[in-house]
Amino acid sequence: MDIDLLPAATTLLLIATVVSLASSIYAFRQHNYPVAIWCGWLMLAISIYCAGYAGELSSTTLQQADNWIRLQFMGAAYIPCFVILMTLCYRLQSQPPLVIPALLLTVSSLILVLVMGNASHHLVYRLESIHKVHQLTLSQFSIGPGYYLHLVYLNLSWVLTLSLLLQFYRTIPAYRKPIAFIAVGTTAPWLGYLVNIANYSSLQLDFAPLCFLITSFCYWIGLFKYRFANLSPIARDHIFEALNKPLLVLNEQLQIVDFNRKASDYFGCTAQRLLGKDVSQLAALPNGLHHLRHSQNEMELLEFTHNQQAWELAIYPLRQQQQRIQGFILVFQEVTERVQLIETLRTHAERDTLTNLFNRRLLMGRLPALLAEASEQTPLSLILFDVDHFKAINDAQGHLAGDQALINIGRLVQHTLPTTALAARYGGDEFLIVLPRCTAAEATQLANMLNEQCQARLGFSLSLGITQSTGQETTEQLIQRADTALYQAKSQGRARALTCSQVMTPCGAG
Ligand SMILES: Nc1nc2c(ncn2[C@@H]2O[C@H](COP(=O)(O)OP(=O)(O)OP(=O)(O)O)[C@@H](O)[C@H]2O)c(=O)[nH]1
Repeated sequence: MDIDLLPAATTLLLIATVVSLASSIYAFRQHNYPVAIWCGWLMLAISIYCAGYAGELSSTTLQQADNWIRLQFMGAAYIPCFVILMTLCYRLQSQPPLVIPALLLTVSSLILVLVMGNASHHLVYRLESIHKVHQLTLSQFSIGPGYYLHLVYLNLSWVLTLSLLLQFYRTIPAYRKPIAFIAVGTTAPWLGYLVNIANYSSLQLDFAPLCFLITSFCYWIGLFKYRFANLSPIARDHIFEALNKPLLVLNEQLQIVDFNRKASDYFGCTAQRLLGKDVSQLAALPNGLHHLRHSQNEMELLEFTHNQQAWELAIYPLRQQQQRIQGFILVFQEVTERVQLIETLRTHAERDTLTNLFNRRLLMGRLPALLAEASEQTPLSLILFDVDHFKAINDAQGHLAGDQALINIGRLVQHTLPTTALAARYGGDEFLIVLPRCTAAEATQLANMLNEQCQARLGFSLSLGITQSTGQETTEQLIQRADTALYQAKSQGRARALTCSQVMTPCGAG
């Protein structure tokens, strides 16, 4: 009994054609996902191949069958090329170097050219006859070197694709499920092809086109359902735009190749003006950006001011797989508040809040280093002074008036002393002044001037103890000497400056 298999076979092949075509359109629509482009072309090639085979099975003449075979090759010639490119792109997570698609597309196009001119040279196949089996038209042909070239290319592409997938499968466990689907999708038509060449099918049907149904399904799951790679470019685009900081992407020549909305706001430029522009020609950037080209650092931070705001620029070099730098990402962050906060904290840590002179901790921290530089040739002197009868000011005029008196002393000290002097509130109504490159005699002059100004302007006197470093003593010993001189100045009736050498008790004892 002759069973009519034609409707079933053509229906299945047309389903495979439509499914592949739909998958191709779907893939092309995911154009921001590099793999999807190659997947789209592959599905289109499969769709053409399936349509061609459906046509061949329903042909009625030798010429018709030949035409449909040529259509099949229009798809089949490119299937190996697109399979490799899709897998490579999936493996690299970016487009492969241009030379690879160029080479593969050349081989595929060569096969297609051979097929198109086959009628004259028969280098690919020679169609001998057609015969009907269960109403299906099956072609009898002998094959030539062009056909073998296509077979070798096809088999090599499958081997290469599977080895790439296997390597990927081993290295990134998270990708295992999608890779398994892609591997099954790639192997299915190959198995169909093996069935053909082993002649297992009594029907002599080519099962490969039908197996492409499985391929479409598996690729769709592997590439799109798991969303391992196609979601991340979309997410990255969103983050890029949603980032509340200006961001630039530069190529190796430091030209702007991409930027977000915040960046065009920052530079006050339209997209046309920013794209392709050399970043070193832009204002509102820190100096020295042209050095980037030679930068090997992982990440660099630069601080600068723009429009009276403090900015921090983070520069990230872009490398593909640990190779040489191919570009940079520049992320700008406005840090005015942070800089002001740090400034405030530094002031609080270093300054006395009442007088705005340095505090004791700061001066005691700096003194050892200054002392280490002191010698007979580069003298260093110290003035330790105390307000006379300060308690009386507090008691008579109140604590606030006492505070104001301390503030006024602070101002007077700042105006009277040279800029090289370091003045600190030592505690209560006591002040310490360090005078680098200053002898005890010069310090005494300054101390007397300070005392006179204080009496004249503020209406109270000071007692001051002065000492000069020998370059041998410790900080504590030096302060102790100044304190002894101050104590003596108090004892001798206040309102005076005494140097260590003028006091009765030996000063060096401390
Ligand atoms: N208003 C005010 N008073 C302070 C401050 N710190 C310390 N004092 C007061 O300063 C006074 C220091 O007094 P003393 O140094 O003991 O004595 P004096 O009255 O200055 O007398 P002599 O130093 O002996 O001349 C104390 O009454 C403290 O309470 C401050 O920050 N503000």
